Amino acid sequence: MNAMKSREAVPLVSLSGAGIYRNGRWLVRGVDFSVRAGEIVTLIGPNGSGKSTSAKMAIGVMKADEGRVERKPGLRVGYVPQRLAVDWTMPLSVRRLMTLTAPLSAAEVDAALQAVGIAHLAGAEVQHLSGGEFQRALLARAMARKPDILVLDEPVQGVDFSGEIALYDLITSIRNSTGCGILLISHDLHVVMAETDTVICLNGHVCCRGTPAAVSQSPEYMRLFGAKAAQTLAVYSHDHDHTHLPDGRVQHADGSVTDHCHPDDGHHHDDHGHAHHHDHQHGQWHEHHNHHDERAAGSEKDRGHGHAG
Ligand SMILES: Nc1ncnc2c1ncn2[C@@H]1O[C@H](COP(=O)(O)OP(=O)(O)OP(=O)(O)O)[C@@H](O)[C@H]1O
Repeated sequence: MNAMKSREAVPLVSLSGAGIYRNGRWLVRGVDFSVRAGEIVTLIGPNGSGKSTSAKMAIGVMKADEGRVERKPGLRVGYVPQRLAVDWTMPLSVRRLMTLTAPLSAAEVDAALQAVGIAHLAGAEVQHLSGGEFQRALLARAMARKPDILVLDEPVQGVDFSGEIALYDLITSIRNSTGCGILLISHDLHVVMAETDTVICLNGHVCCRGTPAAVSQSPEYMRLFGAKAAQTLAVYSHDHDHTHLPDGRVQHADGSVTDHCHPDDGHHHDDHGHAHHHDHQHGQWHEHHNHHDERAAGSEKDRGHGHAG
């Protein structure tokens, strides 16, 4: 638990017994969780288990049909949806993307892009960005609102493994530097950021919750995903002696730049006791569950084309 969290007793958002009923069925029910300043809460669960729906309830994009959802008065929300309602056939620069929904000065745009490491791409076409660069642009857009809470719906979609590491590092440093609360939706059942304070495992209701280590050991988690999954829930954590650049390349301590990490680079993955070594150099150490594109029902506000998903 970090110091910020214990100081901040009042949650930024708090759901109790919250549920959403649509088209004759409950999409989620009995959802309880809260997010405090400086806290990272990660929602995991199978496709269609209600992760996005629960996050949207938390920030008021979808209104709960039962239960209570409370938000700190004046709460500022930065939201990166799973998909954007943008016409990708039209040319759109990164700078323009930043100001589509909020008026920002040129200086604010530059500062936000700088903060996520893509200042050099301000004039670039959004369609030409890599998956990682696009996610950074969306993060910059959300951060420019100076939110109390940042809600990130699958922030590593379309991003390769080293880009994923770099993005998790960036999310952690945003939390550390701003003290905002973070509600993260993970597309991957088996990997959560080690910095996550609380994992909420959903399956139409809250199936189990706790620290990443506790959830991986819980009978409910094992029942939902199988004992094998419990063995592979890797808590992503690493200290490293090199930097993952926004373009996915790796800068080493001696200043040299390579396309990938070296096998002996200083990553230390902690998967709390299940001692398997991940060959992340080839991106094979966990499966990705990244099939979100063809669902019949999407959100009420963020329908649109995915980007490079
Ligand atoms: N506005 C809506 N109206 C009706 N049904 C909806 C609506 N939004 C979502 N659903 C349905 O609610 C269920 C939960 O969807 P949700 O997007 O919250 O799941 P998820 O856990 O985020 O899934 P995924 O991992 O596939 O993104 C799904 O069956 C979905 O089809």
